[in-house]
Amino acid sequence: MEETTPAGQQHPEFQKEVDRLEYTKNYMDEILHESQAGIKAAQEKIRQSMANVEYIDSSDSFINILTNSRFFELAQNQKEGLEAVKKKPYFARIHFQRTGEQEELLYIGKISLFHRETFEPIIVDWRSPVANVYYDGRLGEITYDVRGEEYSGHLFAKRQYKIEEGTLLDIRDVDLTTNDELLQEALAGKADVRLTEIVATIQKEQNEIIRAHLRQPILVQGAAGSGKTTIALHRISYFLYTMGEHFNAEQLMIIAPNNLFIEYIGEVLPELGVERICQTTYADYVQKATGIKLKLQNPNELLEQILNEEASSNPKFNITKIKGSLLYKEILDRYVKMHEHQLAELFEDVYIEKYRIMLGSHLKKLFLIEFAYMPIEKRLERIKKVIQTEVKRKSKAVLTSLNSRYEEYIGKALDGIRDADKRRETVTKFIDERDERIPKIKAESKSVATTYMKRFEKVKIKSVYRTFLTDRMMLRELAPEWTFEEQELFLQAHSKEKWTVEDLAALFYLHARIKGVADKWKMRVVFVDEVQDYSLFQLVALKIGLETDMFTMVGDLAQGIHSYRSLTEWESVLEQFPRANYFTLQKSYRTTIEIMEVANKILTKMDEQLPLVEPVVRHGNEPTFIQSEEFNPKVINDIYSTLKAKGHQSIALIFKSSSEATDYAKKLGEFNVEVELLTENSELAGSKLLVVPSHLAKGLEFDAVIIAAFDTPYYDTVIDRKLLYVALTRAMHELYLVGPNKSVFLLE
Ligand SMILES: Nc1ncnc2c1ncn2[C@@H]1O[C@H](COP(=O)(O)OP(=O)(O)OP(=O)(O)O)[C@@H](O)[C@H]1O
Repeated sequence: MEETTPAGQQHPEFQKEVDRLEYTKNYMDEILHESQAGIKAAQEKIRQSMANVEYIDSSDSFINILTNSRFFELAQNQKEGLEAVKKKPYFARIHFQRTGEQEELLYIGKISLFHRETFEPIIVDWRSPVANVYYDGRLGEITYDVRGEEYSGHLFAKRQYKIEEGTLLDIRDVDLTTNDELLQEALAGKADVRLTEIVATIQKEQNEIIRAHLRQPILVQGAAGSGKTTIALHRISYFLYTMGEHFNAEQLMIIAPNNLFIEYIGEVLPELGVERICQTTYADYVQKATGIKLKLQNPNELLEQILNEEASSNPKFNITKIKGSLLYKEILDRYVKMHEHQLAELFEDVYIEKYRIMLGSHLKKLFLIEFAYMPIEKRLERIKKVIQTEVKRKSKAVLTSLNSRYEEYIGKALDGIRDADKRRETVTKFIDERDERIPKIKAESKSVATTYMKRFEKVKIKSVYRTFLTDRMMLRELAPEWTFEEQELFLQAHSKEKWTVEDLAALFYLHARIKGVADKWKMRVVFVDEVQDYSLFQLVALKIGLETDMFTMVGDLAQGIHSYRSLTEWESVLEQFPRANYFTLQKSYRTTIEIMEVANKILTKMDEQLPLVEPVVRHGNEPTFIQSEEFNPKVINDIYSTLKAKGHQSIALIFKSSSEATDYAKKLGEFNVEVELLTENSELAGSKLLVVPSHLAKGLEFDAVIIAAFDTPYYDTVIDRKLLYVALTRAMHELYLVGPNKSVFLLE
């Protein structure tokens, strides 16, 4: 239900809202002109009086970090950011009455701002608890949660604003945010190659995911274009807002499939007030955290290799797949245990001179049992400390007893030996002996722990793993599940030193179990996008190494183009993250109904039997098929020109394989079409025709997409269906298919 203002007629409260906007902007200016000290004092004053408005937002960070501090921070440091806020201070308002309180009009924006004298909330942050009412609640009686405590109230109205460049253009009163005009406009108007923030139009089911239990893992199966990436980014922002007290941004990590993708999402985070979070790929993270440098085989090469082979010709003993399995982890566990037991045999009694300070068996027990929860080398460090402490304690006793023993000897000699020469000689001998032994013992007690620990040499994880990959005898013992032939295949595959992404989980896992992850890399919260492209072991290795299960994982099995080595179902992930909440998102916000219909046809061909994607009601042109026997740059250029003439800005030409993309990008260039071939290290800028291999298109979106297939048609195989589906679902508004016939797109 939506109350729109009839064309040409102004909303009755339009002027009032214009005044309100002026008031807000003026107040912002006023604050900006205040001195630094004034700002600090105002901030403090507001902080102290937060009790008055606690029910609006009492999250820790809200009080301590965001009591205007974001605004002040902007005021002090980022003129540009502040200008952006001033241009659009808020996007919605709720007319709300908390039970037992006065009615209030709360304006919702991207930051919070309170009046420093009256404490009136001028703008309420979209992440605050009360703002949840805007996203979640219909009009009427509602409840909301502040730090586990439930508040109830009445929501009288929701109003949305269209503000551009600081000027109010339109007002709308709405009931549901679904299908509202603002959303339609947001979806229709976007013409950038990058992701944007969507705080004004977050939908109820998306809001639930953004705000789902922050201390628990979540897993989202979401259709292409359902907002998974966007939601993950907003959840990060919400997380830091709500939990900023307990977590630093540096301890949060978002894992993306490649650098292109990181660039793609890169600008949204600052817009959402998120800075300094670690944005990385799995490969980069593992290499940094372990300090191991690897020359990795490009995973896409392997994908292309597989594409060129018949998919069914995959050997039964698929090493790629095995390396991502939990069995592989188990085999590595045995290997670590073997290493651990070899070390344990080295524990002997600790001596200073001839005094036994500690029993080897005791140290062994510490190593194998008491400290078993720690990584091996950390245990050894602890044991060294234990020895040092014990030596300190015992060496004192040793020295005291030795001293008194010599005193006694000397005393006895003095008293008991009659012959003066002999007496002198004996006493001198004792004194010399004592003066020699005592400093020696002192010196030894200082170095004994270090000397003792030298037997435990520090290992290099890369070589430890390499040994595992190549040692025949050891493999026989460690992997009894594999047949003799399989073991041989495994060894053969590793005869040459070659590293692939599949080895990353193992390296990280061994590093975590043997050395432990250094604090700097010990991320406490992890966000994984395109999670279907990871193996179970990759996720579990991270979980164990980081000692946290606070993972937000979003993905889509229908887009699992790396399924030859990664996840093909979610059950196993949920088993490994038993505390996880599972969500699904079925609606696509990206694609028009007409394009989605085509994509859904491919979806139904998949084995996963995923439900059809429901596009948000938004119509566009029917996808156009253009018949062309072979590649003709003119045909492509004509389509490109038509699309440009329609005002589309980001236009992609997608080919199945990299080699096709490379060849035809060159040919288009020769034909004077302004093209850019996207690679992992491309920068997403400019307005050229982007030529994209299908696997790299994943996660990205474009106004219009041309899918062309000549030499490498899409076959009805697991991988091809997924690659085609990915390509189809990249288009926001228009889609062209160019090829000799429709069957190369599996459409006949
Ligand atoms: N509530 C919303 N309001 C406005 N735009 C939205 C909303 N939700 C999603 N979008 C837009 O829909 C598009 C798809 O979002 P996003 O890329 O996050 O989806 P995705 O699920 O990660 O897609 P894929 O799996 O295909 O990569 C983006 O342009 C995003 O801005």
